[in-house]
Amino acid sequence: MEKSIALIGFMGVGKTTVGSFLSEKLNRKFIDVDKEIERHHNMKIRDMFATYGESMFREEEKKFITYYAKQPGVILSLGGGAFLQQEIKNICMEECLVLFLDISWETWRERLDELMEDRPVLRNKTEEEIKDLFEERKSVYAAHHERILTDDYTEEEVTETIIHQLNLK
Ligand SMILES: Nc1ncnc2c1ncn2[C@@H]1O[C@H](COP(=O)(O)OP(=O)(O)O)[C@@H](O)[C@H]1O
Ligand SMILES: O=C(O)C1=C[C@@H](OP(=O)(O)O)[C@@H](O)[C@H](O)C1
Ligand SMILES: [Mg+2]
Repeated sequence: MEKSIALIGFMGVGKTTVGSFLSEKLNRKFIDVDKEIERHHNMKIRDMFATYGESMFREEEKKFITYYAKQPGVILSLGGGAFLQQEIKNICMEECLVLFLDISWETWRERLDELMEDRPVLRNKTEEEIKDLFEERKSVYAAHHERILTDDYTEEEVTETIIHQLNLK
């Protein structure tokens, strides 16, 4: 069985959407780690952050990813902050094909308002602070096996590009 594919990249770049499309196209199981955590706790991530704090979410994130990264053949969409934890990064780089979905600030900026509601990390930040976070996170995503710049593509086109670039199917 092939290694699992782990999608990484900044919030809102399209990991969840593209992961789901990829799983359909490749007929592979899809796991969105954030959705699994939400289901397990029967709670939205933003409420988890508000009630228990970010560190509780990060622990859960580590537990879930440690388990799923070792499952073969899965399409795994990670949260944008997962690679902040060295342990997660190491496991994924070892066990999975890590695919970095990249985007320019200019393109990403257009999605900001829509993303705010469900992304506690973006809340209560000025645009300048969010831009700083966007820049800081680049070093976090430097660990990857393949990179796709998504700027000029729809979600479907990103999916097709991945299949083509990685010679999947
Ligand atoms: N290539 C794209 N072009 C335009 N919009 C996109 C693209 N990829 C994702 N989106 C939109 O951005 C939003 C966030 O996508 P999502 O898959 O949840 O990202 P992530 O899981 O990386 O946070 C969704 O509304 C999605 O439809
Ligand atoms: O970048 C982050 O720190 C986070 C990204 C989110 O996932 P998406 O990248 O799918 O939005 C989610 O895991 C949580 O809100 C924290
Ligand atoms: Mg997501």
